[in-house]
Amino acid sequence: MAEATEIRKLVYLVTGGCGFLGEHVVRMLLQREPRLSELRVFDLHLGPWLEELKTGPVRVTAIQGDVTQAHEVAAAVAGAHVVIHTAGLVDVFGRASPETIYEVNVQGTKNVIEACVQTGTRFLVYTSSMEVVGPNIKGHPFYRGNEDTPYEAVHKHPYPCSKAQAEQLVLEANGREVHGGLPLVTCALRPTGIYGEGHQIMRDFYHQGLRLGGRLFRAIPASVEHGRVYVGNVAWMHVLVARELQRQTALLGGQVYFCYDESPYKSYEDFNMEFLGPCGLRLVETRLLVPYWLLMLLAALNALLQWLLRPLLLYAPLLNPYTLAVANTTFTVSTDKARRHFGYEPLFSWEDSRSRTIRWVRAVEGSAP
Ligand SMILES: NC(=O)c1ccc[n+]([C@@H]2O[C@H](COP(=O)([O-])OP(=O)(O)OC[C@H]3O[C@@H](n4cnc5c(N)ncnc54)[C@H](O)[C@@H]3O)[C@@H](O)[C@H]2O)c1
Ligand SMILES: CC(C)[C@@H](O)CC[C@@H](C)[C@H]1CC[C@H]2[C@@H]3[C@H](O)C=C4C[C@@H](O)CC[C@]4(C)[C@H]3CC[C@]12C
Repeated sequence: MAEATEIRKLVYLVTGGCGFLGEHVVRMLLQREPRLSELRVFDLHLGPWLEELKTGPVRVTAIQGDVTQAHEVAAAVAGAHVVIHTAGLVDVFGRASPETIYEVNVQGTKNVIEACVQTGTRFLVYTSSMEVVGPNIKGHPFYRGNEDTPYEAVHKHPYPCSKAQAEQLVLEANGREVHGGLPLVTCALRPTGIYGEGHQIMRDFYHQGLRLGGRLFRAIPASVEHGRVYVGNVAWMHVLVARELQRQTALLGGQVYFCYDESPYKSYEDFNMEFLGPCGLRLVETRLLVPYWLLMLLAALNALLQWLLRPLLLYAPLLNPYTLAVANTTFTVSTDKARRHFGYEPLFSWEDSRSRTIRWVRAVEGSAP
């Protein structure tokens, strides 16, 4: 018992801890970080499930707060040894204004960095995104690329722009002196498209398929490959890099790492069907009926409708010019930098990731056969 007490001495803060990824990071920390004495979960919207976590040996502190409010962030960070910053506005559907996306993703990250510097927190892990790299506005494919692959990362959309700016702020902050005189150590993780339990877009596709009589209609050629990564492996990579950042500050400080696992390279739609197929949906081959120019027209009409309806209601369909372009551009990563630098190996196999996700879709949607 004495040994356990000695080990439990670290305070972690997870911003966005009630989000899709954030919840998995919170649960993974409680399962696999033995040195935790307190886990602070900071989010604009706290989940009721947090209450069930308060019965264990680790003190779980739920903090309702806004990363755009510097004083709220500073109060949450004060006394933490490690911050895992996942909070963000993940919006490529036009739900939020560009200003709001910037305010949350960039200014919010600035507030987290400054809070670490002011309060003496030395270790910061930032959840960045593949979109910091691409696909770019020219639709250049990124095929089996890694952290060092040359690629013209040119963006116009508010979301990738905000993620790129935030990541740069985090990496530039590496080495800054924090209160107490020691250096801040930062790194950024770049997940590709995350899937798994709690993935809202997967849920949206499933609902769309149910509305269309159990069918989804192919919009993207099967040849356009997307890298995807299971949420449990992304959470595990966050926990592991947060631990190793404290041990190997020179090697890991200021670095970026793609998040990857054994999930197969497939088109976005074909990959989703790995889970939606066993739940009764089928993908109808309509590529001949719906040529790409017609898809572009439909996407543009959706964007026009969104703009016209905005004063009355929020119209934010999955198909818009940006999502169509991203879906239609190959983006896959092939790297082992995380393994080489901090011994990362996926915790969940593809088979396990797939079965867990299928189970979730069935359970959540009540579609178990
Ligand atoms: N989902 C993906 O495929 C994916 C891929 C790569 C990177 N990411 C990144 O991972 C992170 C988490 O994404 P997610 O998919 O879990 O999204 P999510 O929307 O499920 O979670 C984001 C969380 O941040 C919180 N949040 C938003 N604005 C906030 C604010 N102002 N103050 C405090 N909390 C706030 C939300 O309430 C939510 O709980 C994001 O930074 C995102 O850019 C996601
Ligand atoms: C309607 C069809 C054209 C359909 O195929 C559109 C799919 C589209 C909604 C998704 C295709 C690629 C997705 C993005 C990708 O997985 C990576 C992302 C980075 C991450 O940081 C946030 C989410 C996202 C932008 C993700 C969003 C949905 C897609 C655009």
